[in-house]
Amino acid sequence: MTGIRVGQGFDVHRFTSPEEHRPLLLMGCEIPHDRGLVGHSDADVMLHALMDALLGAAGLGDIGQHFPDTDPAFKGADSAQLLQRVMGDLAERGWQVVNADVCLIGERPKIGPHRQRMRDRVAPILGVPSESLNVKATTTEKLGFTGRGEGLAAQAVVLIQRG
Ligand SMILES: Nc1ccn([C@@H]2O[C@H](COP(=O)(O)O)[C@@H](O)[C@H]2O)c(=O)n1
Ligand SMILES: C[C@@]1(CO)OP(=O)(O)OP(=O)(O)OC[C@H]1O
Repeated sequence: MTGIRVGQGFDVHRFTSPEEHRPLLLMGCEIPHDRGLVGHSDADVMLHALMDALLGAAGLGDIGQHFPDTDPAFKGADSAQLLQRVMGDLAERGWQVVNADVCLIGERPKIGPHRQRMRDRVAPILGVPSESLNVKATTTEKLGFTGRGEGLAAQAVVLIQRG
């Protein structure tokens, strides 16, 4: 079957306590920050939203189905490697990414200085030029759990095509 499909993803991870010293990974890049994110995997909230968008577009469920957080195999998992596996699943079915748009939701860290590095890291995994992977961020004007700095959220939208 030929065609184009759209998918969306959303994820949330809580910040570690300041004592925990876990690295903060966003879009496969280590981002200097005083806290990391809590997760069974490396807790890369932006890549998790992106994977869910890809799986959703292809009608393949969600990341919890593919990489259960009860499975010790995924403890500390590198989300960039999980993304490679998701891309393999899509490629097997003939899907290619057209473009993707990923939004970080939180007050800090500011992504401005890291935006291009994030695009350059993830675009090759998606098989697109970095211009086809947009990375953006918004605060929630200090409202809610992201506004209080308790964690980060991310949203992603992707378009895929085949045939
Ligand atoms: N974590 C963040 C949040 C925001 N930005 C940049 O700031 C701009 C303004 O954010 P508002 O929530 O006030 O609209 C936003 O468009 C981003 O460019 C950021 O870099 N990192
Ligand atoms: C990728 C996984 C693997 O345990 O990562 P987690 O860090 O548990 O993150 P979450 O977004 O809660 O669920 C997705 C999981 O499948």
